[in-house]
Amino acid sequence: MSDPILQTHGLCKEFKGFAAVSDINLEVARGSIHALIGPNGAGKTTVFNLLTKFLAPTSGQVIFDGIDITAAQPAEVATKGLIRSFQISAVFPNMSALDNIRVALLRIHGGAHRFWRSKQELNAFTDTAMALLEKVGLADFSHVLAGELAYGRKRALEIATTLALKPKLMLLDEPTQGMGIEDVECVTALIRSAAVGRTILMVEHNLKVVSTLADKITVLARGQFLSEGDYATVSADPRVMEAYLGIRPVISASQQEAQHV
Ligand SMILES: Nc1ncnc2c1ncn2[C@@H]1O[C@H](COP(=O)(O)OP(=O)(O)OP(=O)(O)O)[C@@H](O)[C@H]1O
Repeated sequence: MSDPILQTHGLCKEFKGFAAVSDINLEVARGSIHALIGPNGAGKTTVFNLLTKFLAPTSGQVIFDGIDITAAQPAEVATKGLIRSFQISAVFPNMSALDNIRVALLRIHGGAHRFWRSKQELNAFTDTAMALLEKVGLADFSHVLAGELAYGRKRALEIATTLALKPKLMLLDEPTQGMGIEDVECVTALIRSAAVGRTILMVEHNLKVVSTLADKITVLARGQFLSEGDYATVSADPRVMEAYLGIRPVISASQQEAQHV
């Protein structure tokens, strides 16, 4: 029996009458890695913004962990465990990798407003922070300023900072964007290890990463649901090919006959 951690029912978002997202019924199984893909302008970012409450839906419902969060505030949603990975810019560049994590830990313990006051308060989180850095392969970089880390390592730090917030459902927004092959492989492995004991919903353009990681893929196009299933299923779906390539796949005469039966 499926155990969804996240469901959307008829989710719609209009901008001045333009439907960026229409009637999206998403179901993310607890403990899975679920990918949201689609060509540019498909509505993926809008869906993420609706889930994290940065946008209010025009209509529809969002249920997280059995609770209707449609009208919740962004901070409330994060407290419940639905957390979007920080954008690169949100990692404090002038703080060390270790301090970035310690500040994130302080934040979930309610001390964010006074982190500049007491080094002692931060020191209480050193062991946990080091364990998180270890988990993402950054133990040797703990004292390097975040701004000086190579791009792939910054993304790893971003994931560690998100893990510090103890997400039940972690939203990853194009985690391998702009990376070379080596970094892509590292971050793919990192996402797999971060997924142990939690659920991940990711928007990702790199289909190799999607095929490697995702248990289930939802394909959007022009703001609408297009296809869903595992990678083999969606990659064989002619509607997906058409949406990505802009061409109708050539189908055999026997398939054409079957379609007209
Ligand atoms: N604030 C906004 N005002 C008006 N239109 C918007 C707004 N945000 C998004 N859109 C439109 O909604 C549609 C979906 O955009 P969205 O950014 O969600 O797509 P996407 O799948 O994330 O695209 P990409 O892969 O290029 O990031 C696009 O046509 C976009 O121009």
